[in-house]
Amino acid sequence: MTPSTHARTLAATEWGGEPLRSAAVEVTGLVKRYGPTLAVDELSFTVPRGSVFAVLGPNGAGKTSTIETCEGFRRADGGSVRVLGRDPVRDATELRPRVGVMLQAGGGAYPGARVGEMLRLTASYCRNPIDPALLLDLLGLSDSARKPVKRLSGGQQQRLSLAMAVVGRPELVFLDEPTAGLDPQARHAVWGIVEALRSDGVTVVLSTHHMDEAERLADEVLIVDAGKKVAHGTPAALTRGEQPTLRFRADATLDADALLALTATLPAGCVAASTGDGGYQVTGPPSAIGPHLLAAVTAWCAEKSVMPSDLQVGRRTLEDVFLDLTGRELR
Ligand SMILES: Nc1ncnc2c1ncn2[C@@H]1O[C@H](COP(=O)(O)OP(=O)(O)OP(=O)(O)O)[C@@H](O)[C@H]1O
Repeated sequence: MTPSTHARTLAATEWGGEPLRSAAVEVTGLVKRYGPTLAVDELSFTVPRGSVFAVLGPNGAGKTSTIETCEGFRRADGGSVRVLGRDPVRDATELRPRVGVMLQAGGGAYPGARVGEMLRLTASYCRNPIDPALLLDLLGLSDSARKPVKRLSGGQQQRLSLAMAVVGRPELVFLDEPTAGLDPQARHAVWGIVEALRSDGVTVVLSTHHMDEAERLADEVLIVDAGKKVAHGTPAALTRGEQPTLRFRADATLDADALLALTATLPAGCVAASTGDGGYQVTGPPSAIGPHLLAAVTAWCAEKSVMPSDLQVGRRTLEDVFLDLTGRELR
């Protein structure tokens, strides 16, 4: 099934929800500590209702701590969190049927239960659940419906966990790395579910390490690093960049001298540099990034017997923005 078919199929199930009022999630000056570790450092953001909101950040940036505080599983050490206008810890009972939670690496299902039973059981606690058989079908789990949960692969358990998070038609869903470790087919199925949720007015807060996923799904992206906000905006605004760029890869390493020599052949104001990941980029005034620049780069490569590949002119990707803001070194 394609994502748009997912959207139509789930929308046809009349997800519903009460009239939209306050933001879905309001986090103000959130602080979360574990002993001496400051995991979240005065983080503030607002998630509009009906939007898909992606939280990005390097390992240990504080994404899970933030999301689990919003889910009511952890208490804030400072600041405030409001979820659907309520306190996620104090008002947990009221929020439970309104908020779906998919934990990191799946989880939440009884290992001995069968897949279909588990989802039907979860659905039985909900007032107006989605048909469990439909969800199993959308997530490619129909053939595993009679299998015990513990016999599922990691990716299948994750998909079951997503099904359990959404079966009750929540108004808001938290998905912590929903596609980590999934194969491409399963990733697309999950994206289809997220798109279906959005088209039905459900708010989705997800964390991910896949920049393409955030760029494709999210209405807004929050980038955190060391517990602090480093960027927030729509993917389009974050990637707009002030300077257009020409990027390419090469079948030979271009050292500093080679890049200087290349720069000398380029239109005025253009500079060639390494991007640090085996690729190269040429930046310059917008008027210079055009056919003459492309011709100059390929002519220089031809003269030096260097084969350029992946040559593209355009805006930065979300991955470029992420690496620029959070650094390229491993932590
Ligand atoms: N239960 C805990 N006890 C002690 N320290 C913790 C605990 N949970 C998280 N931390 C620490 O808090 C910081 C933030 O962790 P968190 O799991 O929120 O980051 P994350 O952005 O979700 O990381 P990842 O992308 O690796 O999942 C890290 O330094 C981590 O080691």
